[in-house]
Amino acid sequence: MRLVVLTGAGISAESGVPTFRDAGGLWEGHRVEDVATPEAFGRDPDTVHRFYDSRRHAVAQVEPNPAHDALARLEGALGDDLLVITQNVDDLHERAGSRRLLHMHGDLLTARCTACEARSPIAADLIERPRCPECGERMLRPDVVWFGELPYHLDEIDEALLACDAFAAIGTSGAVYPAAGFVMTAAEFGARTIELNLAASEITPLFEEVRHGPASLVVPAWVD
Ligand SMILES: CC(C)NC(=O)[C@H](Cc1c[nH]c2ccccc12)NC(=O)[C@H](CCCC/N=C(/NCCC(=O)O)S[C@H]1O[C@H](COP(=O)(O)OP(=O)(O)OC[C@H]2O[C@@H](n3cnc4c(N)ncnc43)[C@H](O)[C@@H]2O)[C@@H](O)[C@H]1O)NC(=O)OCc1ccccc1
Repeated sequence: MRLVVLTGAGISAESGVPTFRDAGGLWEGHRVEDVATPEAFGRDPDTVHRFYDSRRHAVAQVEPNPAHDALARLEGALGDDLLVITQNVDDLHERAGSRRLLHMHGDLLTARCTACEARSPIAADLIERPRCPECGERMLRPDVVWFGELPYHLDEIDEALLACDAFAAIGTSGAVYPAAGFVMTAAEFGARTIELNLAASEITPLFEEVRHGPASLVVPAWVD
């Protein structure tokens, strides 16, 4: 049984990582869209660097929760028949042991050089303008996908959605595209669909089965 699982901020909420909704989408008087866009970075890179530097420090202080652990266990059972696609930029899936994992919106712990495009692990806060280890320029940005930018791995994702027998969404509001549209693609190609979320989301009506509750309870119950 080939299974695709899409995760969002809700799966990391019980680890202590705030969701976009928890913060009401506001961050220090900024709308998330105002700090997570290339335009915002062009206009005021310091504010954008502080936003991601502080989130990186916060993620380093927390641990994966039973929902992350359950998906890592599921990978043990399904192997290559499981693919986890996460919208999250934290590394909690990896720290729980997931390897069949795609970060479609990038990753908080990696920098991308806007001069030579090289990627490198982040060693110092980007607000300090560390040099790119490849070209030496001080032009690093967080390797995350901002609004208006093309998400990563879309070809691999499309292939998996067309071929899967089941599709599950965990802890996502379905507010951001193209991720919010994946359930429709999977269903169109015959996959069974299930939503595991604390409460109803913008895409709940698109799922055949719905289980509402905290991820740390509903995901292990669904997996085991
Ligand atoms: C606001 C929205 C309307 N805008 C978009 O969708 C835009 C524009 C757009 C494109 N197509 C459209 C079609 C229609 C309308 C708009 C668009 N999309 C883009 O710009 C995308 C790029 C978007 C990516 C932006 N970067 C992020 N993140 C990285 C950075 C960062 O993290 O700072 S998005 C970011 O916000 C989203 C937040 O959503 P969730 O993760 O779901 O979190 P949220 O807080 O909203 O909800 C949490 C849920 O969990 C639940 N929950 C809470 N606690 C728990 C709990 N304990 N247990 C279980 N569940 C829980 C809650 O009930 C809730 O339902 C995630 O995707 C997250 O990654 N790029 C693009 O379209 O490029 C061109 C293109 C064209 C063709 C084909 C491809 C591409």
